[in-house]
Amino acid sequence: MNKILTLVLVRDGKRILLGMKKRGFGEGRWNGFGGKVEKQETIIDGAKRELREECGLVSNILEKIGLLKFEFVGDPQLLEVHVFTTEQFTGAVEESSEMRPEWFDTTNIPFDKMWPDDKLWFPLYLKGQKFSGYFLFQGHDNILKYTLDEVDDL
Ligand SMILES: Nc1nc(NC2CC2)cc(N2CCN(C3COC3)CC2)n1
Repeated sequence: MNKILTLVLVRDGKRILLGMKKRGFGEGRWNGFGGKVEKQETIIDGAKRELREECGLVSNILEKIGLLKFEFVGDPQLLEVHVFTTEQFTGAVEESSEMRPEWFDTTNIPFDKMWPDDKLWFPLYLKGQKFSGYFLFQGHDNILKYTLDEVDDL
């Protein structure tokens, strides 16, 4: 069974809010906000919870924009990341134990300090295109192969 994870990208016009992961999976990389989905919650509620826990922002309007599946050589556990975006949120951005948030201009996204798949699907996200992808990783830095498609619905 795939491990279900969430990823929320917060936009404010030309800016995007990313967080520097301070520990755990993805430590040392900028990313959107997200985590595991608990048994008793829906995927979208899990995404909203992680957003609030990780950066203090509250959003009731998350738009599903992508589905990313990840396999790692030698690891039977597949990751299934449900990607959301929001431009409507309240609250003040605050650092958490997990994430140090920072606003970036969408023309200056720090791909060299993000997961290697991001540079492949972010351009689709930035042009408002929904996407579905599969990536085979060797370790955490090397994509052996991938498929990435623009989709009309998720
Ligand atoms: N942008 C991006 N790329 C990924 N690539 C795969 C790793 C190769 C995974 C990923 N997420 C998986 C981890 N998840 C939370 C669980 O702790 C943080 C955030 C989203 N986010």
